[in-house]
Amino acid sequence: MSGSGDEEAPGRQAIRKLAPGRLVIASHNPGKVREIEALLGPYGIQPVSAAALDLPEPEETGTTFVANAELKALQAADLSGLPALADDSGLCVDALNGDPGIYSARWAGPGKDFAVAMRRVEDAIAAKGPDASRDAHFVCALALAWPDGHVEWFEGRVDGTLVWPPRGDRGFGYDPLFVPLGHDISFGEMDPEAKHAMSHRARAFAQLVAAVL
Ligand SMILES: O=c1nc[nH]c2c1ncn2[C@H]1C[C@H](O)[C@@H](COP(=O)(O)OP(=O)(O)OP(=O)(O)O)O1
Ligand SMILES: [Mg+2]
Repeated sequence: MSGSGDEEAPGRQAIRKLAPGRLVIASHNPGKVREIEALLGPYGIQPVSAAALDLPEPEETGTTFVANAELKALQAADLSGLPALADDSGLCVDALNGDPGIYSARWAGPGKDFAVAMRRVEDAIAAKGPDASRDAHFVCALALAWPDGHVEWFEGRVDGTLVWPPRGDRGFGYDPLFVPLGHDISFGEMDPEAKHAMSHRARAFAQLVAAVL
């Protein structure tokens, strides 16, 4: 899925002219920043992170992944005067009617403790009874904002099932719980390259590349 306010993408030419370091990654999550840098690597763009620029972490007041990605990207583009790429993502669990969804980071609490967040997910599924579905998917919305306020967005999704206990310590967030369809190891156990070949983030990124790079 992708969309934009306009038919044309005025950013299309501009991004090709980006000098190294001229794209802000509007995220304060080091796991995400690492993955986005790896995805951008082949395109010769050396991004600068929001943390490196000391940009504030905006309150995520949107009710959709796209809305939150847009507000993060727009704020970073506005404050930095540079194009900015934001990611809003999360884990949607069928048995929990899509929760934690856009609240995935918030379920980890102020300490951003994903051992706690994963336990919350498991407890919530268990509370639905032994026959509760363990199907889940990750969603990633990427928003690319320009200092003039133009925004383009792209979405990707990957389906899978949740395991317990958590498996593996690669990746970040809920990765140790999530086994993608057709595989038997979790994102937490996978090589980063393998995750990039199939993840929600990689799928959204592929659409961004097709539209913009
Ligand atoms: O590939 C992933 N593997 C595991 N967990 C993931 C993934 N992708 C998103 N997630 C979970 C954890 C993350 O904390 C939350 C996103 O919340 P989200 O608000 O988009 O990001 P965030 O607050 O961590 O950083 P920021 O908003 O500064 O980009 O969903
Ligand atoms: Mg966030």
